[in-house]
Amino acid sequence: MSTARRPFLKMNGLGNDFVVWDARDVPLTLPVEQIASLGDRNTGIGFDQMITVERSGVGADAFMRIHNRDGSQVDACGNATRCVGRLLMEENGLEAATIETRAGLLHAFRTGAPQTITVDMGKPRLAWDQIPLAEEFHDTRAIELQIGPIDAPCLHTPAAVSMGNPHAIFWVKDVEAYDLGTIGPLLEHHPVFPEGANISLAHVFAPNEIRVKVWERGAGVTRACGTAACAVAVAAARDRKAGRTSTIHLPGGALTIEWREKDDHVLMTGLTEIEFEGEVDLDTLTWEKTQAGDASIAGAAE
Ligand SMILES: N[C@@H](CCC[C@H](N)C(=O)O)C(=O)O
Repeated sequence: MSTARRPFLKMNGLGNDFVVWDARDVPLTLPVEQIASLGDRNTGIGFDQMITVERSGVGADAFMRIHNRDGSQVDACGNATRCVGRLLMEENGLEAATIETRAGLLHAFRTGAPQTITVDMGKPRLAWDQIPLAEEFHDTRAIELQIGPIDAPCLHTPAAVSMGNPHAIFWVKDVEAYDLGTIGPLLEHHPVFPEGANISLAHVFAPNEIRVKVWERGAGVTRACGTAACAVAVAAARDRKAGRTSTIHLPGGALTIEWREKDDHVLMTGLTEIEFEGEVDLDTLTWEKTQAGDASIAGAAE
């Protein structure tokens, strides 16, 4: 086997998918172009985020580094935290794991089925202190002017919630009425978001049941986004559109989000999946599957 060959795991949380590298013993740093190339669904493995599991400097079970598909490094990824939490629990034989991220220390635990993982995402921030133009953010005209005419009702006055990364939430009548592929990039790069933003469209369709579609910063439309689900649930509870616990329905499935009253922490619970194991040749960026994942386990049990 070439020394350039590197094993990886392909995982997802509700279809929000990741390549996960174990870099605890052998470090791994890839240039932005290589990440983007591996992330490309036509020519590479295809993923929304690339996750590098490294040794923690603060005594956590591991440090989790997150890159979006476009190669940008970011601070938080809820679904990947649930996936890495599951891996660490399986490795340690414990029902809990602590994960260091650039957004802080996060605790993952299991309360039920082995593939269902909860992460304590900590406290949300209800305005982004990292956005200097926060006042302007509430100027509805700023958003309308930049996105120009679109074939849908106008979007304005987003809620701003940080879960360690920036989220803008637009409450709409029906999330299906919008073409996120068109308006997502315009909103992600709107001048009021100097660091870019993850863009969610949301509507409450039954008590504590919220439908959400997400355009992720650096990744585009994804089947689910954990931090977006948390941000939407917090915005809904704050504006009395829902209670402190709600179910967020994303194209890839549902997440239960509790914004816990006693400490304001946000708890996110949902499924994880190991899709397959594979190997990449880092010289050529060619790759192959080496082992099946959860689906084969489920199949064997049937
Ligand atoms: N999919 C993630 C969020 C990943 C990072 C995001 N695109 C950003 O740039 O902040 C999740 O599950 O939270």
